[in-house]
Amino acid sequence: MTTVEWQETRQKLAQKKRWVIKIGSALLTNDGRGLNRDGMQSWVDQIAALLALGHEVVLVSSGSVAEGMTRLGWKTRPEEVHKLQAAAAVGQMGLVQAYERAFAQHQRNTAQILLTHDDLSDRKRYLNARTTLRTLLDMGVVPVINENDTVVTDEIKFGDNDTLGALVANLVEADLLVILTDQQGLFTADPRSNPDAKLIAEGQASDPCYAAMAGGGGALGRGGMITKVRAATLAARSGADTLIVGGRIDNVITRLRAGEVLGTLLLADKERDAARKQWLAGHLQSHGELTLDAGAVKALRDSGRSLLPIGVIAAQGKFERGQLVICKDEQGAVVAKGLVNYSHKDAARILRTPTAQIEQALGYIAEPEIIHRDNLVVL
Ligand SMILES: Nc1ncnc2c1ncn2[C@@H]1O[C@H](COP(=O)(O)OP(=O)(O)O)[C@@H](O)[C@H]1O
Ligand SMILES: N[C@@H](CCC(=O)OP(=O)(O)O)C(=O)O
Repeated sequence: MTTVEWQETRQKLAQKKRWVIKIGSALLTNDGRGLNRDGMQSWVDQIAALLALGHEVVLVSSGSVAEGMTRLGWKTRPEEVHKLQAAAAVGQMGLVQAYERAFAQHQRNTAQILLTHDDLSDRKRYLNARTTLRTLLDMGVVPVINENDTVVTDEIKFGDNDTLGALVANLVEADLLVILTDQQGLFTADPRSNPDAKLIAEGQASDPCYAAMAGGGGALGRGGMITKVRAATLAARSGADTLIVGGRIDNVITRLRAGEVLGTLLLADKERDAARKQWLAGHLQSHGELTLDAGAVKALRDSGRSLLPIGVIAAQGKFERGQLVICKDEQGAVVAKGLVNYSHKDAARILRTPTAQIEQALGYIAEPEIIHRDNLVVL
């Protein structure tokens, strides 16, 4: 692409709606002297301005271990995993307090979400987390996500929230993953040890050359650049582009929104919808079948609507909430595939049921749709 084309790409990207912004330890913690509260307020002010423009933002923030170390009076990051976990538990309190205070200045509510990688590979938990996040975004609340360090050991040893940022971008089907860090972006080599290293402005996330340039991190955040480059390839699976950029650049988020060429842009190969279709259609095993009436088939095919229980006439197989089911028409032709919101037992009880009567039939309502259109691929 030419320089002008890259500039156009940046400008188009900046208009896209859903951003996941990951803020790393190296940036958040004033090199170990507690939380960088001024920095946090400035990023929050810029995020509030994004929200006012109609964007949706999910924040993935590190910093719990570093803040915990300060609160506990520890000078060096401990090696013992249980001490890291304890520091994270102490520091998470300070981290969310700081965000809550900063967003309150903009009359914005925040929500704390602690996740593990396992939560996101379990279909039911994945769907639960996704529904909660979508509900929060719809309400204009800013989710603040960190790793649930109390229950994991591998991730905290490595100190990597970049992967979590990418998994969250997959989860919410973000358009853009912005990784704010202590360097201006990805350089041809680690600039700490190679002063001649050059900043990479842009490339394709799938290009293997970038992993070869990226090294490990500093003393606080420890994933380094390699986890950021890998995060870009993970984010690309659901069609999200990734920007790795210096969080200390003045008004960095506002300037990215204006389309300014800052940091390193690693583009996804596929558009979001194509990536989602490929993922749903190819990678998941089906656990059952739903038979749809002609009206439901038409609503899915012609209007891209969600599948409501009223249009489902039969359910077969043993499936749980979050598993993949195949939707067929009354003649047995496959119409769609999707992640179902109700188990086979509950689905059987709400066949042909109007949405308003689901609660009466089941005693609860998970979602008004049996399959939400975002989790559905028409074939
Ligand atoms: N090719 C590279 N380009 C830029 N930074 C690199 C590169 N290789 C290694 N790094 C290192 O990665 C560090 C950022 O990673 P890390 O300390 O994990 O930050 P964070 O806490 O923001 O995730 C930088 O300070 C830098 O020294
Ligand atoms: N979850 C922990 C460790 C995560 C971490 O430091 O990640 P990163 O900023 O990617 O290097 C924390 O909040 O301190």
